Amino acid sequence: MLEIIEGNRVSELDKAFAKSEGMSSWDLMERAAISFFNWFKLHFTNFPNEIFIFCGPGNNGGDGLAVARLLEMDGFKVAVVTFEDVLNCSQDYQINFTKLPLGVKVLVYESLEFDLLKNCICIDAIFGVGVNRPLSGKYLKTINSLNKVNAKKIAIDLPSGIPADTILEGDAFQADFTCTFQFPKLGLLIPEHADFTGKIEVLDIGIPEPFLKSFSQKKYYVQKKDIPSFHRKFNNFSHKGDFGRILLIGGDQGKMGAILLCSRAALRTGSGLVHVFAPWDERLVIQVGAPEVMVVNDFSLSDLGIFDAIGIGPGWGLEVDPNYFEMILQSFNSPVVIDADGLNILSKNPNLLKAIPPNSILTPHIKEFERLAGSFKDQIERLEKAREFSINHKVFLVLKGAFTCITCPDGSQYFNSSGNKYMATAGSGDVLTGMITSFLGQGYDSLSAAICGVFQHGLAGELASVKKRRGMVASDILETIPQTYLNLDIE
Ligand SMILES: NC(=O)C1=CN([C@@H]2O[C@H](COP(=O)(O)OP(=O)(O)OC[C@H]3O[C@@H](n4cnc5c(N)ncnc54)[C@H](OP(=O)(O)O)[C@@H]3O)[C@@H](O)[C@H]2O)[C@@H](O)CC1
Ligand SMILES: Nc1ncnc2c1ncn2[C@@H]1O[C@H](COP(=O)(O)OP(=O)(O)O)[C@@H](O)[C@H]1O
Ligand SMILES: [K+]
Repeated sequence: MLEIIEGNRVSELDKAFAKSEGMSSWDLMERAAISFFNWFKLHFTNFPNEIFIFCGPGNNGGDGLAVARLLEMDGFKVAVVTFEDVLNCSQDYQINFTKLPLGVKVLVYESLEFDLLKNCICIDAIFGVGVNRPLSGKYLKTINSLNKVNAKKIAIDLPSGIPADTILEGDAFQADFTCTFQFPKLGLLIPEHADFTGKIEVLDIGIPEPFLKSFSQKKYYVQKKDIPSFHRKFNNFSHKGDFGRILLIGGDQGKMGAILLCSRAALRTGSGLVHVFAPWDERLVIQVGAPEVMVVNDFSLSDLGIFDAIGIGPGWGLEVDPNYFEMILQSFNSPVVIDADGLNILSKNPNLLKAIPPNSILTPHIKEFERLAGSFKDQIERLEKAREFSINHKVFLVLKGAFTCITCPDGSQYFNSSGNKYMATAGSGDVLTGMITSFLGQGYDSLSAAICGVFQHGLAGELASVKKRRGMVASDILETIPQTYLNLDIE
């Protein structure tokens, strides 16, 4: 799994890695440039118009110059735009400047006519992780003009201006793609920067995972290739008991859809037996909508032990007696999943937090998390609060949204890479609750259940939205869960 390392440690990491491999910092920059070049060729083969590369004074600009050389030598039409006298630039910038082929046009920012950029490609290599203050002067002016131009825009490592680990002040480059080296910088994963990053591509430059571990900040980026290792294997003799018996608690008059979606998602995720405890008068909604589900009229708290996992909250309403909720939590000795109204009841009755079984999974979206833990000025502060919350209450927190963040009781954080905007649709969170509860019931530990649930939920959303886009609804997501097993090659 990829480590996410703080921006201000990247140059330390680069130096240590280059030294361990007996290579120079220029060699590493060349690797970065080659990985970008390969990505570019794949996406823009035979691009006929000019490619403008904007090169700042540091190593991000050095990357830009190396990319200019590689592209020109491959037959692309390339111009670089510079901002500083070469002698004021980083050492590797200077080396790459001397290596520029004659065919690369060198322009100075002052003399550039932005009209020329129309229908071209603009590559932003002005600043990367080294940006240390808001953009101003010539840089701000250039970026403001670039943001208005009708061209394809690609940022190298980070859109210039976006800080690696904090929130943007002022303006930044608005990219269609950001090609980031080795691991995504935290600044690429936060909602405040959504208008700048475009599609994020993580380009491998060959720093091995064990090496990155020595710089670990216990923040990770979960990708498709990581998922199979979190899955349990079942054998040919497995029976429905092995796939787990789960109980889902929720639903209320007018909100039965939430618990129905949740239970259907659990079945599609593979649960052997799904029981729903919902208002008895409303049972037909479940029995017609999901004939595989058993609706429970009542249960004795002492019998909860027959269930492998419990999910609580979708559509539950706020009228539930908090003491009853507390008794459920106290009577179950394994982790539970708490979502939606379950979380809202916790927010109103914080004394219940101590009754939650350790390693339970809470799945708030941003608003629900604010109700639980207070309001925050930005996502960086929210992520820090999530860490404190998980550590203090010994729970896993799934903070939902783009790049959903799973925070663990040991303070580590896992950022999810799957999913898309079309998943912002009613009931999508209920589907996730059903999936995570199902995995817990199938015998997964809490981290594996959360990671597999969140990733496959996002993947199901991606697959289902191919033909539906904005028309995708939560039922489409859950009906696509089985395809995620095929896509990931999991039996
Ligand atoms: N493993 C990897 O990740 C690899 C990383 N590599 C690449 O190196 C990049 C990092 O390079 P970097 O450290 O030289 O920093 P970079 O972003 O070029 O900026 C520093 C310069 O900008 C200046 N400056 C800053 N803010 C400013 C402002 N607002 N306005 C004006 N000036 C400002 C600052 O000057 P100063 O603060 O001294 O005035 C300094 O001159 C990284 O993102 C990646 O692209 C690859 O080559 C190899 C593998
Ligand atoms: N832009 C997005 N990118 C990726 N995933 C998203 C995006 N918007 C929403 N989602 C996912 O969709 C789900 C929405 O859950 P939630 O807000 O609880 O919806 P609801 O309450 O309608 O069920 C979450 O899992 C969230 O991560
Ligand atoms: K950049």
